[in-house]
Amino acid sequence: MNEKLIDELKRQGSFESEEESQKRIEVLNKLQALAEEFVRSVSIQKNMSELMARDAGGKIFTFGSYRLGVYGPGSDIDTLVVVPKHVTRENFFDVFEKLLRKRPELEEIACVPDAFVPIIKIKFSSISVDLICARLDIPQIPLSLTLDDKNLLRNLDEKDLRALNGTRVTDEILRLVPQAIVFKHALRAIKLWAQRRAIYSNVMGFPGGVAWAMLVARICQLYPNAISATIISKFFNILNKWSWPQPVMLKAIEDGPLQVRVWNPKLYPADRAHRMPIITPAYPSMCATHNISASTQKVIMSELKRGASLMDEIMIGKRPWADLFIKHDFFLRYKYYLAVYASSKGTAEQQLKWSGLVESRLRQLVLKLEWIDSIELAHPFVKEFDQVHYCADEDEAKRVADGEQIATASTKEADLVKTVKAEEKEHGGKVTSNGDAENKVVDGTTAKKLVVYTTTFFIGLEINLDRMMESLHFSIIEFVSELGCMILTYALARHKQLDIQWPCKEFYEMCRTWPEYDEDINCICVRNIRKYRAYCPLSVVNVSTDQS
Ligand SMILES: Nc1ncnc2c1ncn2[C@@H]1O[C@H](COP(=O)(O)OP(=O)(O)OP(=O)(O)O)[C@@H](O)[C@H]1O
Ligand SMILES: [Mg+2]
Ligand SMILES: [Mg+2]
Repeated sequence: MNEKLIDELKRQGSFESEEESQKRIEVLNKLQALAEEFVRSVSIQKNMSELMARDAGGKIFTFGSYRLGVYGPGSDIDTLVVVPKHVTRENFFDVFEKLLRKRPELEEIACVPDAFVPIIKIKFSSISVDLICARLDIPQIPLSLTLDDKNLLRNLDEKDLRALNGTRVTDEILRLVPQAIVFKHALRAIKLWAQRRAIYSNVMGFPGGVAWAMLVARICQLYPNAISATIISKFFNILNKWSWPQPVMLKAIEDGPLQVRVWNPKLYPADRAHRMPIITPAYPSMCATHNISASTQKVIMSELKRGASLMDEIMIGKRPWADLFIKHDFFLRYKYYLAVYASSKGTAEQQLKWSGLVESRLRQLVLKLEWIDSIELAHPFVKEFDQVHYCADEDEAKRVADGEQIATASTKEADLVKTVKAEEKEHGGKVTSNGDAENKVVDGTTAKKLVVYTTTFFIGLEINLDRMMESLHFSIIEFVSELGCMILTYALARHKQLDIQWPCKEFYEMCRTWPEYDEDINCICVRNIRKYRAYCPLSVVNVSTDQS
């Protein structure tokens, strides 16, 4: 079974070649040398002797999929540069950046010093590397340094603490699993499964990479002698029956030297609200899954159930491993969808920021939709879809930004079909046209010069008609938002409509409180879309907006 699993993972392109892995090691060796050069040159600038400057050291650590040993051909290397106390974050974005720019291997570089975790993203010898920096309150960083001592966290600022957390958590997970190789293969399989089933995305309310890693690690702890195939089978069986919100932990939660919050449901009501808590093992312990909502929990649980029943058959040879990794059917599953359009009449960079902001608020819309009695499930899709529109004049640009052009009755379904097809074509990757804005024309001709960027997010809705019939307070409401966006109503029967104006209005307001929001540039709009009928052999229940 285990051999067949590895073969299937290979067939699915999970592993990269030995040659490519060797290239990653070479890149990391060069980055280690650059980190030392960086610390040395800052030390000399600060009047240290050549000897002291060399002894100041500097060391790189990795985290993310590379450190966990579950990286594939497209993975980046998440790298932490640890520096002594006399080297600052400003130096990282000045001195270290200049050192990088001097290297002939450098192909791309983007610095984001004001991010939540300040970061330099580079492409070096064709490999993507995310570089973050942490300054410790010690004068020297020797190559023998490890980050497991929590006293190293003393006197650090929040950004340094956050930067260190990734490596500390990953190191601790690896330390706590009985057999690293068993864990790594099992995690590769679970990651692939979660990606294919579209339940891998922290920002959308599903577990992210670290949370899935901790779940697999916990199963490895429970079955220290098992091989990967068995771990996967137990993973589904145990988690399918797990009595949430009992937390998944790899070790007891530790106290520590800082005045920071450690996850504690007895003390904090917010922690009590976590539905599927998965707790990070390194001090200060946090819940890696605080984004999970009632809806995403239901989706995750139904996928675990599917996995458990498939695994029962896979383990006795009745089915191949490939069946576990069959793609999700999100765009076929629901009768009703909401499409959330975030658009900018500006630059691609402005759109990236705006769509990122809208994406980060989307969970709030899901939570508010869940409040509505007749909405059984509001299922956010894990990926967004980007488009570039070329418009002839301001009027057309406004219509596109308001979603009118995209979501007129005739094109709404076409939009969903486009999405389904793009999804089918491009399994894992993001469907984006931002990269080649010059060549791609979505609406109109190249003569149309005004550019509007749109990013669309989808939420599948499961609606309980019985509950609707009972709820007398629902009335037919036509709601025109301040942005001129359209009516947010669902006709579910001749005289019944589902009013979602309250969640949408709150969501709009939440997005528009963004300090950089500019009403001449940014637009946000929610529209309803019905499933494309060609994909639905059974006829859709005979209730549509047109009939009402
Ligand atoms: N937006 C973010 N906010 C906070 N932490 C993040 C964010 N993005 C990434 N991280 C941290 O960086 C780690 C690595 O992220 P990354 O996106 O590179 O995924 P990965 O698990 O390494 O998978 P891949 O193989 O695709 O690189 C995450 O586990 C998380 O700790
Ligand atoms: Mg990564
Ligand atoms: Mg990364």
